Amino acid sequence: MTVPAASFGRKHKVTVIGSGNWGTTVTKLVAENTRDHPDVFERDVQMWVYEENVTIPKDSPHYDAAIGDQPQKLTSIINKYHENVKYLPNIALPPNVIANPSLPDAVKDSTILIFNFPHEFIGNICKQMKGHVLPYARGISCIKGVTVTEDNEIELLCEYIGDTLGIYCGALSGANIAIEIANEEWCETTIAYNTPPCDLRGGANGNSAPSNGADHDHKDARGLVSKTKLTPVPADYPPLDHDEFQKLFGRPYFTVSMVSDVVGVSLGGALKNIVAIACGFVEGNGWNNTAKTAVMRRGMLEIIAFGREFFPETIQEKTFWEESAGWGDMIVSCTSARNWRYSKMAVERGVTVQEIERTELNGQKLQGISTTREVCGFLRARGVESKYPLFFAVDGILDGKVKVEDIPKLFRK
Ligand SMILES: NC(=O)c1ccc[n+]([C@@H]2O[C@H](COP(=O)([O-])OP(=O)(O)OC[C@H]3O[C@@H](n4cnc5c(N)ncnc54)[C@H](O)[C@@H]3O)[C@@H](O)[C@H]2O)c1
Ligand SMILES: O=P(O)(O)OC[C@H](O)CO
Repeated sequence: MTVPAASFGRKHKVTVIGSGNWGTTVTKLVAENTRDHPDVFERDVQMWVYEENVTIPKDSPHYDAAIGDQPQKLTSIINKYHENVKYLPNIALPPNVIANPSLPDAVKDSTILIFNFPHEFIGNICKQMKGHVLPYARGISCIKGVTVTEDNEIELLCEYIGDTLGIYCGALSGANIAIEIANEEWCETTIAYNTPPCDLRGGANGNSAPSNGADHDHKDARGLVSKTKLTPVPADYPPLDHDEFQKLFGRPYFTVSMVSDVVGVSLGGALKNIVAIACGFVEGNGWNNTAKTAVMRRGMLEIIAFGREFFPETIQEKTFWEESAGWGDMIVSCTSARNWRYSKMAVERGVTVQEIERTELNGQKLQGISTTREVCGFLRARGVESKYPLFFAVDGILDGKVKVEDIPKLFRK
């Protein structure tokens, strides 16, 4: 029998780590849900902000003539005006979003950690969090990217987070353009979460008490017993399973599909950014939708090949066809997202994408650049370049060693 959430002594406290364009958008929707589900979640949502000084522009309703152009702390601006004027301007945030510049303080006592920042910062951020998170905290990574370890192994970001912090972490990814969701236009997403066996209370959705004590085994993304032992979520909290993540992320304008394929969801989100850059290059070169479609199709084949080659035990290929985290994300990323838009601009202006990232994005990041570098470095070390011609074309163009016009040659039989 399912025990009503209200009968548990404690509630889940939620922290979002990251406050960029998507980080702030996800904080907004999660805070709407903690407000609407007071039986399960504490109302306030902590949002860790990488602190910076920001000048409020004159045309902003929050411009204060007495302060003028004097820079102010971004956290103070968010907490005073309930708006992230730098990374998500003109979107009202619920007042229960609390911006916090201290990472240890923001994650203190939180049972749910939502990771949402550009992937290149993951090492430093996890290092700062280590020793400050609850042993029974659970994570969801909304970050699109992968890491390559020092011994040149590929690691999913949710695996990296889980191993570094000693917790279980799932992944959220989909065809999601932050500003559209912040404006509450409808879209879908996919969350992959394999509820650890120690958190299952008397079966998949029953709420009887979990087994106590630490050192519980669970399987990693490769289907192997993880080297991280888990502490179960204590019995005086509501259980943390698919239903609770639906409550935390689902909104009338944000449809959530819960799945178990962390590999497919993570790789789809990370690798499509390489393909989006390729599409931007092709379109910037003056070619049209037929060329772009060829790039998208070949890109998806390389993503699937990558999954088959490096995660053969656990990949569920239907994710790429059926989920928002698969073809859905590929289509939106290659037609309207930042990696596509700004790589197209780079070719049109005859400058590098890195230059465009510096001059046009006001601090936002193009994840496709670093993902291409990491993935191609990893593949090169294994001598399998010929299996991934599109990924390497993007790598070569980023280096200035390949021309966009050369892409078709790479596929000639
Ligand atoms: N923006 C979108 O539409 C969107 C949608 C879905 C997924 N994503 C993914 O979500 C993740 C986060 O993207 P975003 O759009 O929130 O970020 P963003 O592109 O807006 O990046 C800016 C963020 O990086 C932070 N930052 C800068 N320097 C830093 C440092 N040294 N250490 C830590 N943080 C630093 C800034 O404070 C800011 O919060 C990415 O992996 C992205 O691919 C983005
Ligand atoms: O704007 P991008 O290129 O970072 O992509 C945003 C999302 O990943 C699209 O689903």
